[in-house]
Amino acid sequence: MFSASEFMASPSSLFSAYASFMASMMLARTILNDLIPKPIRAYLVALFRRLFKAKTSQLTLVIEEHGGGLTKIGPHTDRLKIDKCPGKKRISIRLEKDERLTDSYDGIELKWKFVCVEQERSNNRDSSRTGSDTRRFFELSFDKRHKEKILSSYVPYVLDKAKAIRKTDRVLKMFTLGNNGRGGPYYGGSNWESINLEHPSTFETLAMEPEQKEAVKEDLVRFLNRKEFYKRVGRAWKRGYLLYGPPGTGKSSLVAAMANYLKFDVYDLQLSNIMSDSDLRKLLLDIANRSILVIEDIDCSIDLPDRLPASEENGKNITRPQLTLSGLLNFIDGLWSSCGDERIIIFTTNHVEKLDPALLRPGRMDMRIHMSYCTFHGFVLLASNYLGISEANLSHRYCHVLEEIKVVDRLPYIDPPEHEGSLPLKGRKATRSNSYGDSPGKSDGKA
Ligand SMILES: Nc1ncnc2c1ncn2[C@@H]1O[C@H](COP(=O)(O)OP(=O)(O)OP(=O)(O)O)[C@@H](O)[C@H]1O
Repeated sequence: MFSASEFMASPSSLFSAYASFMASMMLARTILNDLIPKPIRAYLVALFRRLFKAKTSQLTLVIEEHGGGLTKIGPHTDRLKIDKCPGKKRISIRLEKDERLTDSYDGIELKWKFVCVEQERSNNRDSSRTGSDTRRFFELSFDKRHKEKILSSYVPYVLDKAKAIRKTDRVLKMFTLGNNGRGGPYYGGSNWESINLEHPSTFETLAMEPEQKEAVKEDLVRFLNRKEFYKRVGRAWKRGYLLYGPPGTGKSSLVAAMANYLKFDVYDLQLSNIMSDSDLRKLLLDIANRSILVIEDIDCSIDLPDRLPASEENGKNITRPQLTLSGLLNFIDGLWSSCGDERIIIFTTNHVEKLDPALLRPGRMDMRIHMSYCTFHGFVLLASNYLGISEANLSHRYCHVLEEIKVVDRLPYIDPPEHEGSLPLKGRKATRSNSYGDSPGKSDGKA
């Protein structure tokens, strides 16, 4: 018979057994790592996991993260991430890594988990970019029995909600041509540069006839809601506006108000910097959907056909490509106009009479908006915005002034001395220019 002490190994023999076991494991691991390529190893690991995973009644959806904040915070959520990007109106609240949240939809319990996984960056084209990327996604788990309902109604509901949040949080951008086009001619390539568009103009602050304002807003909303209509009638989903009127009457302010109203980015294009139709095409193809393209002072840049005359080079008469009116029109309503959706094109001009009739043809400019000098309604709104005077008060205190305004088309330059800031009377620029040429007495203000 063996005694118990014979079975009891000494600590030194236990330690040497452990050391040799670890050494052989490490050797085996090194051999495996050397012999089996990484993708096959990953596949084998995934296969083992799948084989030995406990059968579950839960289904898990993986939803990639594309921004958007939380609309709900569950009672069991312990850690939340809060940040506020510059320019954004609200703070955004997000789940922290591996945090969970429970939601309920029509009596179905849904569990959300926010997962962050470090992934090795594999960029064959740019070997200098090594390191790792973090993949962020949500896992949504629920009972498999409710798969149809969750996929057909809960998920679309959540995605719509996320879209709406992104829309309200969106910081608008204003794009202009980069160095290539700024301060000099633009020679190909696309280099739109953007800055945050923080223009405060809105339809509420804009002095315009109320009916005119409503008509523009309604037109914009109708345009946005008519995707199917445009498709049905075979037209590109775009709309053209022509804003015309004297300088300083609010054309740019209206563009900003439209952008703020629709939450569309603005692309500001100076045609005088574009040298050829093909350059224009490249730039316009690079414009995102749901955006406003503004071509300001179109009357100044519309002498298009002879922009760049034929030139002599090495004794040969070379005709260079040009920016032509027909090229421009082609982008407005020709074949190229169909590249992109939900686009708004706005031309502004101080001299509508100088524009080529081809540009004004019905269908090209869907709506023409005349921005003219201040009317009674405009004045009331500006007085209220700038001076905080209500309409009732205004009528009472400035009755006599309003009487004059009702009948005077152009106003002289007025600066209210006792109030902070100046009151931007429409037509100020125009009347100011009178002081350079015409004498005030000669101003064409008429009763
Ligand atoms: N209708 C208006 N409502 C509110 N503010 C206005 C209006 N018109 C002019 N302003 C004020 O006057 C300033 C000049 O207006 P804006 O630049 O929009 O005019 P514009 O018609 O685009 O001028 P230009 O033709 O010279 O480009 C703006 O800062 C704005 O505050």
